[in-house]
Amino acid sequence: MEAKALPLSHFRARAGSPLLLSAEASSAARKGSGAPGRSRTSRYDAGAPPSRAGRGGVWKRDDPEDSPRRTGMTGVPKLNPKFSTKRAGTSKVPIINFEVSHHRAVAAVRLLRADKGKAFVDLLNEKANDSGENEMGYVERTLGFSTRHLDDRDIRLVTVIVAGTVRWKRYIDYLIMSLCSEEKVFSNMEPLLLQILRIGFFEILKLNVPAYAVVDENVRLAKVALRPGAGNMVNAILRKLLLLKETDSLPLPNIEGDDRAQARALSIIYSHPVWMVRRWIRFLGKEEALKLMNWNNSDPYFSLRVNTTNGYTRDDLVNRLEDLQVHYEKSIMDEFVRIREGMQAVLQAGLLKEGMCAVQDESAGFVVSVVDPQPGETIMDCCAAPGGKTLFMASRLAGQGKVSALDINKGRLRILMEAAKCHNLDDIITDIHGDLRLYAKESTVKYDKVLLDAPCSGLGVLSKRADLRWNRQFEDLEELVCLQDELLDSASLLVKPGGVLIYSTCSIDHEENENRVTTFVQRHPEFTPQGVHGYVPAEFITDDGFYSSSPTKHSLDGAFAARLVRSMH
Ligand SMILES: C[S@@+](CC[C@H](N)C(=O)[O-])C[C@H]1O[C@@H](n2cnc3c(N)ncnc32)[C@H](O)[C@@H]1O
Repeated sequence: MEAKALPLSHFRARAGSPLLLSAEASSAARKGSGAPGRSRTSRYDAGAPPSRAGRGGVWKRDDPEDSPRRTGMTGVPKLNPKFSTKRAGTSKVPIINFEVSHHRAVAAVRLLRADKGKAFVDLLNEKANDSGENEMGYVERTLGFSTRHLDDRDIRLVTVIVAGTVRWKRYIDYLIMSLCSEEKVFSNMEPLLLQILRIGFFEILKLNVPAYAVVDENVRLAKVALRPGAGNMVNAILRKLLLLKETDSLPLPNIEGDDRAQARALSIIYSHPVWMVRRWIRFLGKEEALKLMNWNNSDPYFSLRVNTTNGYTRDDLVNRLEDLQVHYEKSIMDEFVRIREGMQAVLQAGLLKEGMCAVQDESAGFVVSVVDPQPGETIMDCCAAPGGKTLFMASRLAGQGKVSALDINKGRLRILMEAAKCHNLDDIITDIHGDLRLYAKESTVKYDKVLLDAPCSGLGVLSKRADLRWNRQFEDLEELVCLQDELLDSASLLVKPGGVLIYSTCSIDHEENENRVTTFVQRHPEFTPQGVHGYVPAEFITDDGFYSSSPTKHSLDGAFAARLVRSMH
């Protein structure tokens, strides 16, 4: 099918469009553990009392069980010397607590970090990306003890609990607040205690973990990591929750009142920021907005793209997945397979490190289809890092042509070049570190194709980026739109006469997508939008001829791309 140019009338400014614009229980029931409210011995090492995140580190003995003892916690260097952080003489000795639920302890610390905006909660595997030691060091510094070495199952549970708890944070906090005797008990709650409660709530409400295990383990964690009184509080609140759940009388806000009040209620029930709920109801309609929030709250699929440059085929990848007993679905895109579970196994087996495949959503793959790299072409990838699209574009050049990968972030650019090496594409890709706005002014080189995969709100990828919904403010959109305009203007300087500028985002918001293209062609009449017909399947083409993937319509991440052809003169 031939790509067709769209008339300018397709790009009317939307005046008035206001931007302003099951898991298992981690540990089997401990025999004879007694009522969860009565903790077993609180165990910690006398030399390293547990730190109490958020309590200023005051160690209070407010319970006979507080007396330090060594039972249950040992220095066992041979178990996992990697995590030894306490120095005894010249050798490091780990302070490992065998009593608490390991994955819950790590999850609680990761949630604390996520709350401070310090860590992505969707890190797939701390071991696979070699940051496990750092994380365990952080766990020990925060809790005052280390957990035993986490096995793959533990890591999977950490991932599930952290991602789920972050997603459902607003709903869970609403319930916790409702179950506290007074509002100030909730607002003054120490951060670690709040994370432990959130974990317990998530497990009870969303996972099929036996109730006794949830209560027992979270109470113990609070007692050991904080103090016995904290454990008692966790016990009381979790038991209230269980009772309400059993009697089907969980508190829920009423969806009533004006638009704002209804959006506020929905924002609790679906656990999203109010501004997102309002915006989506306004622009997508209520039904679609609710579907989108359900999608964002579900466990995401991950897609793997086979690296054909290294000589692999999708069948090779499929065979490896079958060996690993990872369930997969073949994707509508030839090079891709989709998996819901088993990413851990894929990472552990080294499929990414050996360059067999890359993690990439098809929605991003279709952006590369819109670029349509042809052997012999020169391509500038303006915001390239960490390089998902760079690599795919380079592989499509079949050894002939060049991709320049520019990014302002040096660290991410380094990751891109490491991946390029691994995929045998480093002789095709050249990295350029810099700010596109400065680089484009200076550069005399022009390219056949220029991809601007712009920094954006990421509103299309909220199911994978569980933390993103809480880190984005409405005001960010306004700033992003200005940046997107500036970057588009700069990218346009790098396009040859007759060449193509491709603008893409992983957002589903028209302000970041259609409206940026509309205003761009008004500022740059030398560019004409060209429909993406023939580049992507018809179901992904909007009435205006843009590429758009929708989580609710296509069960993929949300993404957008437009082709803009530069005139010959
Ligand atoms: C959406 S991400 C790109 C993702 C990438 N295309 C991929 O597929 O993996 C946007 C990138 O833009 C980069 N960026 C932001 N401002 C920039 C600027 N002024 N100049 C160059 N790169 C910039 C960020 O560092 C970030 O890596």
